Amino acid sequence: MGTQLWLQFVASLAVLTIARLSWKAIKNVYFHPLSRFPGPMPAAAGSWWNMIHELLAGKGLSDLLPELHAKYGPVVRVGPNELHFAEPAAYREIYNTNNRWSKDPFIYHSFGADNASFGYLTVEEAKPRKMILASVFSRKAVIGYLPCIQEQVNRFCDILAQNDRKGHSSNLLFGPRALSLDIITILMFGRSFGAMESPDFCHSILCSLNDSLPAFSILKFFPSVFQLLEYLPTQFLERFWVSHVGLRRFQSELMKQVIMVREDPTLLQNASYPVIFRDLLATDIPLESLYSEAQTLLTGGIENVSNTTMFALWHLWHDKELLHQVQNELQEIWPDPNVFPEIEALENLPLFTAVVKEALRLAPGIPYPATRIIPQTGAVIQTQFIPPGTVVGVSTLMVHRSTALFREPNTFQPLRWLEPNANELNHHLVAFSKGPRACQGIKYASSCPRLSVIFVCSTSNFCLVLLWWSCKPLLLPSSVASISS
Ligand code: HEM
Repeated sequence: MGTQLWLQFVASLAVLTIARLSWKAIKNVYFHPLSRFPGPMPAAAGSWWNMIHELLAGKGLSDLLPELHAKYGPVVRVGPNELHFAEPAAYREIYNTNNRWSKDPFIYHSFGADNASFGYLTVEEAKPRKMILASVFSRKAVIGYLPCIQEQVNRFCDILAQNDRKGHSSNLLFGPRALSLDIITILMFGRSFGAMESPDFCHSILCSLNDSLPAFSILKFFPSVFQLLEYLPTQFLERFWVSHVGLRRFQSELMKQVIMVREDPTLLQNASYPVIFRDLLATDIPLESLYSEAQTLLTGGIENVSNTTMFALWHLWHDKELLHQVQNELQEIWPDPNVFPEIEALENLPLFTAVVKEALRLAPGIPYPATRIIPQTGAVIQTQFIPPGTVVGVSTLMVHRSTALFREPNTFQPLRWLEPNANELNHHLVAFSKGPRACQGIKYASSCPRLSVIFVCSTSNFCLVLLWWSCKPLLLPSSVASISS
């Protein structure tokens, strides 16, 4: 074929592709069952609108939602086949025990943990795994984990105190992550990964996980890239895409650990605490699925738990009066540091509980809309009929920051949880989601940050600064803090 013929062929192909995409966009905007719902036209036309915002402008859908709802009202078409609802009442209509709606593969298959409790799309698929996890995260099991939590938090406080004595600052972003990693790995595998001993708390798993976060966004939109990258050598990727290398490193370190305990389960036998993987290995779960579950539990156990802990500590250290109030509350039930109070007493401290609830409200861990697919029968949400197959969701942040529910919703006001209408507010605290796919680790995830904050506040009184150039919270040593204040 001559050059001219080639050019003609390529040009025709381009014209055809553009015509096809334009026709698809027109069909999506004007002839789709969701055409009657308001929203930005480019969002209705194709999923690239979302992609451009997330990948190029660095704004995920949850960042855009307040603006979109202010402009288009309580229901917005945020994708060709996706609706987002703003009203807290819609949250209950979507996420409740009667609805057994499937998860949306676009989101849930982008974490690389498809064969795990979190990644299974249907309630039926998830059920057998949920039954195993229900026992390892039962109230009784969590009470068994408390001595481990206490021991690790004491170690964390010792390290903060040591840093303070040496005149070193402490990294409050990675510190709680390292603490959470050490606790969850002891509970999962019977041994600590020693993250708190790493310089500045930056253990390789935490750094890898941190580096890998942007890769998840790209893999969500281009899942086949992930398979292609499997064939490229790490040295090559290291030069071009650090984030993906982080993800690879994280996955390979975790896989090594899973293989180790799978090949030699006796490694789990001498652990001082109940070990989650003992229960998982007692069943015949294939390796790939065991790995996926490990990734789910580890990321839930690190990221979400440490976010809550960090957020609560950050606000307490920022507000000295509040800190004194919680310390007084603690003093009443724990007057003698050598006599440890009943764990129930620690868990029921009203002000501490309010501080953690407020941290969960403002920083709920999973801010994206947990999208579900409307079943074949269709459904009614907020009095509107939603056609079968539509992807629907409500971001937790829209509920938690609703001005109709929370006074000054963007400010940290733990005392709101102690006011007469607190029961009503509790109903709208949905950080762990609701319904059949709600958080499986909820009992552990409610206890661990609360106890961490209590133990840290019982032993330390540090000064906090925010590094303005990186927005990273840092604990200043008291010697420096007294000069700077
Ligand atoms: C403060 C800490 C935590 C928060 C705020 C949190 C929040 C959530 C939310 C909102 C979901 C539902 C997500 C969705 O539908 O897309 C979820 C699911 C889940 N969480 Fe958590 N989580 C926390 C800690 C944990 C911990 C520590 C574990 C276990 C170690 C855990 C295990 C799970 C599992 C297995 C699921 C999947 C449940 C299912 O799909 O059936 N979470 N979590």
